[in-house]
Amino acid sequence: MSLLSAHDLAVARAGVPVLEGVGFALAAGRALVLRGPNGIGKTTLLRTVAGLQPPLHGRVQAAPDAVAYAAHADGVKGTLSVTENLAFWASVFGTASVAAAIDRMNLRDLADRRAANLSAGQKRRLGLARLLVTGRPVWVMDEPTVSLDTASVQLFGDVVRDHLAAGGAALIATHIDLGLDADVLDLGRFRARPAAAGGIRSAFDEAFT
Ligand SMILES: Nc1ncnc2c1ncn2[C@@H]1O[C@H](COP(=O)(O)OP(=O)(O)OP(=O)(O)O)[C@@H](O)[C@H]1O
Repeated sequence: MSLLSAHDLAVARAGVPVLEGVGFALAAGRALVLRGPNGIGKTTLLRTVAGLQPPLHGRVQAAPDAVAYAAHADGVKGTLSVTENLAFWASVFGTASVAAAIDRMNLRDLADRRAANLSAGQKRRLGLARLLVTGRPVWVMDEPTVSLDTASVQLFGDVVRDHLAAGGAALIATHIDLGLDADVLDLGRFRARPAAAGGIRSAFDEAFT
């Protein structure tokens, strides 16, 4: 049984259709990598899957509260320490795995540092540690390795691999090889036809894009 699936999905950015007819099913233990050139619609698809914007057409299926989304932005609060940031997210998600997440993402030496004073790569590690504290099975990630050095990419690949081994799943837009045994979805096949472009901006799009 799949943890996440998309059926005949069409998505738009700022009212303009970018992808249509997208379908996939992601089973427990599996990773799916989204591929395609800049601007094809990877972020738009991930935002739709994460519930941040409605599809133009089709549907996304996942259990309630199954999906954790790691966007381009790290989603960290600069005035809070590393530990406080994760404690905040743990309280939001009703989990208590902050210390484990700090250890796993190699943040122990930085635990008391204000997030504003982290380097870009350290901030990214903190942003990704948030996935661990969500306790959610489906990780949806948009270019998660941006700013990470080679060792951190490897570390994060290991974290995702462990997540999959524990029965989780991952949907990842990435140009980097994380060393996972992943399926690949080439979004070039789903480019919206020009005739469908220039669509009407929905009220939701007006408000949230
Ligand atoms: N806020 C916005 N307003 C209008 N158009 C946008 C906006 N954000 C993105 N777009 C357009 O929507 C299309 C899809 O963008 P999206 O960010 O989903 O692509 P992507 O595949 O994730 O790109 P990249 O690999 O560069 O991150 C692009 O043509 C882009 O120019």
